[in-house]
Amino acid sequence: MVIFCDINNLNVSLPTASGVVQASRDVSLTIGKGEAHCIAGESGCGKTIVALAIMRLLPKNAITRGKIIFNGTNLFHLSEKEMRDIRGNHIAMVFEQPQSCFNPVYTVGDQLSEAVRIHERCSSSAAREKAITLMTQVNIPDPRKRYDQYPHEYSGGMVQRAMIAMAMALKPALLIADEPTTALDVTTRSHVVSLIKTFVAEFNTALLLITHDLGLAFQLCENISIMYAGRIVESGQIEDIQKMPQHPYTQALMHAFSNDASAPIGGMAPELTKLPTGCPFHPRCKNRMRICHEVEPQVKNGVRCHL
Ligand SMILES: Nc1ncnc2c1ncn2[C@@H]1O[C@H](COP(=O)(O)OP(=O)(O)OP(=O)(O)O)[C@@H](O)[C@H]1O
Ligand code: NI
Repeated sequence: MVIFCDINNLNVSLPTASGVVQASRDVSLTIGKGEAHCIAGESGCGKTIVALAIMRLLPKNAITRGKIIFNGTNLFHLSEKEMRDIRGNHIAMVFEQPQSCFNPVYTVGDQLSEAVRIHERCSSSAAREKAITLMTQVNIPDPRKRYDQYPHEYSGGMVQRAMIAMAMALKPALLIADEPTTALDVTTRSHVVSLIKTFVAEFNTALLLITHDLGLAFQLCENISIMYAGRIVESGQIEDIQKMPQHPYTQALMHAFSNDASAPIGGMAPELTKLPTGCPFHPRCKNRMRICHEVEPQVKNGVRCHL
């Protein structure tokens, strides 16, 4: 496997009025060329923060440590101008809050055509047709009419699909998809899933999928990192982890998933400003031992657990 995105001991802290949020703690993961990797975990565990760190779009006051090596370059060392080139040509992101991705003063169609023209030499009318084809591919109804509309005239689900069309126009080496299907109804969801699948296969695009929907992860990814309270607690091939989850948190997630989310994990995830001592999962862990209260476990064979 050729590794081309290597996140190495990423730490992100966000100072807030109620204390420092330790949103990402020693997060390490590698993504190979054309590989699909999922980051999964409950709300607030730090998934989006990792994605924003890769894009260098973290809040201005964020304090980061660690490295993100993309194609041999540490992204943290690039200038803002170089980073814009990365974002325009190499890494595309489908955002959890899609409205922020489009400029409100231009029509969605014009923004898509612009993206097409950055990557292909073509006339504006040819770019328009390509943009309309992309809009059709992502199931935007009446694309010719929608082409001339502004982002605020789109529904949330439609903006989400337009953003996927935008990512497709960029033909990135890495696509980061942060909850790409949450705003979609069931039919559109399965359409978008197969679209992402075809797209990453066609262009050998690597995928970093961020989701709490394990079903989506199973459909799209080969590898997975399970996050809890800012840390990766288990990682490996998705097939292995699905068959035999090792970390009690992964086990609980899998259990909740296989019971159609009707069996939520007991207890609450900790505040990232007030992490418990020892293993951050210990207050919710059925198998906790004395050491779990006291010492934070190291990673052993891909699992961060004392058991
Ligand atoms: N701009 C910010 N300032 C301060 N804290 C923040 C900021 N953005 C996120 N956080 C905090 O960082 C932590 C991680 O947030 P993040 O958005 O990465 O979670 P997530 O795993 O993506 O959750 P979700 O599944 O709900 O999207 C949370 O505790 C969140 O409250
Ligand atoms: Ni998120």
